[in-house]
Amino acid sequence: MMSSSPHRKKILKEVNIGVSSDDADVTYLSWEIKYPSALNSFQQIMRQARNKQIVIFLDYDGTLSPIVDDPDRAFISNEMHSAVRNVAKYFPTAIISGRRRDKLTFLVYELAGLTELYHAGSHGGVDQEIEDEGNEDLDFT
Ligand SMILES: O=P(O)(O)OC[C@H]1O[C@H](O[C@H]2O[C@H](CO)[C@@H](O)[C@H](O)[C@H]2O)[C@H](O)[C@@H](O)[C@@H]1O
Repeated sequence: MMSSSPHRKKILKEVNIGVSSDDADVTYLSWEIKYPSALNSFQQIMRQARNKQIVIFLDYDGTLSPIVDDPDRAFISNEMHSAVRNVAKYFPTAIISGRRRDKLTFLVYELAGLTELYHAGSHGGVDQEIEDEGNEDLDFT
């Protein structure tokens, strides 16, 4: 996603090859200004949401699960599981992912048992796992 935050680790790696930590901080701060945290504007969001239906859209990798080496082992922690289940009690909640939908179905529905969530996957373009299934780019469940 274009709005993914610059990873601090990646920035710190760059520091070792000649980019100063000041530059890394500037990069991160610039990103934060462009994509401010919703948590810092919570009251404002609540005011604007009054009398409106709130729907929650969440990313999977790096959001609901940590980034790990093996994509098949990117699991939702118990703590995150409870948090998402709690959110889904109050708001329609969907996971929108770059993964293949069947993999997302397995991780979210079968493994985590979060059957109350909607989920959509765009076939895992990042992994080059796109298969010619004759489907549209985005499937919704
Ligand atoms: O839109 P997302 O739900 O964030 O999915 C984007 C891609 O995520 C997965 O790859 C990323 O996470 C892996 C597991 O932590 C990691 O090994 C990989 O380096 C990351 O790029 C997933 O495998 C892809 O299919 C998704 O497109």
